[in-house]
Amino acid sequence: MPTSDQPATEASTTDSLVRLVIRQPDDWHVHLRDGELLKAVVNHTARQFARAIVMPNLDPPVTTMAAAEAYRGRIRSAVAPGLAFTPLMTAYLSDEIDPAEIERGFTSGVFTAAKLYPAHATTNSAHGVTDVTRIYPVLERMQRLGMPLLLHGEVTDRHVDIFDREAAFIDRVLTKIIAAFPALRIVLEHITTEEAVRFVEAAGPNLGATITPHHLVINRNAMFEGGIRPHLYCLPVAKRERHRLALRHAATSGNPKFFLGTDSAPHAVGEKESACGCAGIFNAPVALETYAAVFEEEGTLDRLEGFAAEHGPRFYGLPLNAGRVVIERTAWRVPQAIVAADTRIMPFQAGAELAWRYKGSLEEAGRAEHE
Ligand SMILES: NC(=O)N[C@@H](CC(=O)O)C(=O)O
Ligand SMILES: [Zn+2]
Ligand SMILES: [Zn+2]
Repeated sequence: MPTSDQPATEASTTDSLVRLVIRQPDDWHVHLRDGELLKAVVNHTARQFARAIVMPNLDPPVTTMAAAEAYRGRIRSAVAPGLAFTPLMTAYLSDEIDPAEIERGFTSGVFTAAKLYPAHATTNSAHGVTDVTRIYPVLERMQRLGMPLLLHGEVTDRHVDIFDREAAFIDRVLTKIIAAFPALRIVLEHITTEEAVRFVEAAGPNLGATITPHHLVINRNAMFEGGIRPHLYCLPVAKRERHRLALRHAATSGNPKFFLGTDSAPHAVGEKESACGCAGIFNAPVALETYAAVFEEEGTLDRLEGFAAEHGPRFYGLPLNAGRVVIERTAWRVPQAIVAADTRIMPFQAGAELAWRYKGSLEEAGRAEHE
């Protein structure tokens, strides 16, 4: 029986392993939405993760400290009683953003980081940044404060092929930001390419990257298997197999620059199954289960804890979580849809049978066993 003062991971890759106990993870990139959708999705994240970096791409976007505080309040009230969950708020950078507001938000503990969406790159990014040099005064201030910059790393140039937009962003924008602000802490979010992996590996310690569960599992063929699969469409779009393999290698390598960020991005089924379907994959209900399967397949279950619970907080300079959670080898079937109020949302891997199941905190899992 593991206790919390034993080494946290009692994982091995033998067939006999039935139960994985790891430090409670955090999600360093999630969309919790607002209103009814927030209520429908937030507990899928809050039951697995102690903290989460909450994306600010609401409509209208979260650009002020007051808006972030109000949103944080709505998130907290939607979290089920008994779940200890800390939303870490982010500021949405726009051409007009006031550096003083970002600084106030960060020093008062409301903003943990700020997010750069190139204008029109993805969902609710219309108010994003049109040219990164326009926000140099903010980046200057963030560098001085030690406030992390989070990037949706895709160029929006329509002449660049959609599958090349991340690599082009690295060449054209990221290198420029790093050269201008060498001490700025930067997270390249939801990386999807071998180029991103190589770039992050080669860069200094101020650059990290998050990796989603879905980009570890699907390549671009999955979007077209037997017909168009709108629920597997997200941005950055999944790439060729060699990129997926590079991501799996990076995530499971033990390199502290890579850490967990689900990019769980729910949209109502009707918004996905449409002539112009929204980008985003809702993976919160199967997040840890999916990562655990990947780490097992790669023979690296002993590194899951680092990726899921240690590299992220260390990059952000935050304490590690004290609690432990249990993931068990128990086959279960993912529901076809999550239904809440009037909204249906389809989870990643809907209808599939998964090998691992998240069982809750060590205490909860122990209680359930004795009932
Ligand atoms: N990942 C996505 O495909 N969509 C995200 C936006 C984002 O993270 O780019 C969303 O908010 O729906
Ligand atoms: Zn994004
Ligand atoms: Zn996202």
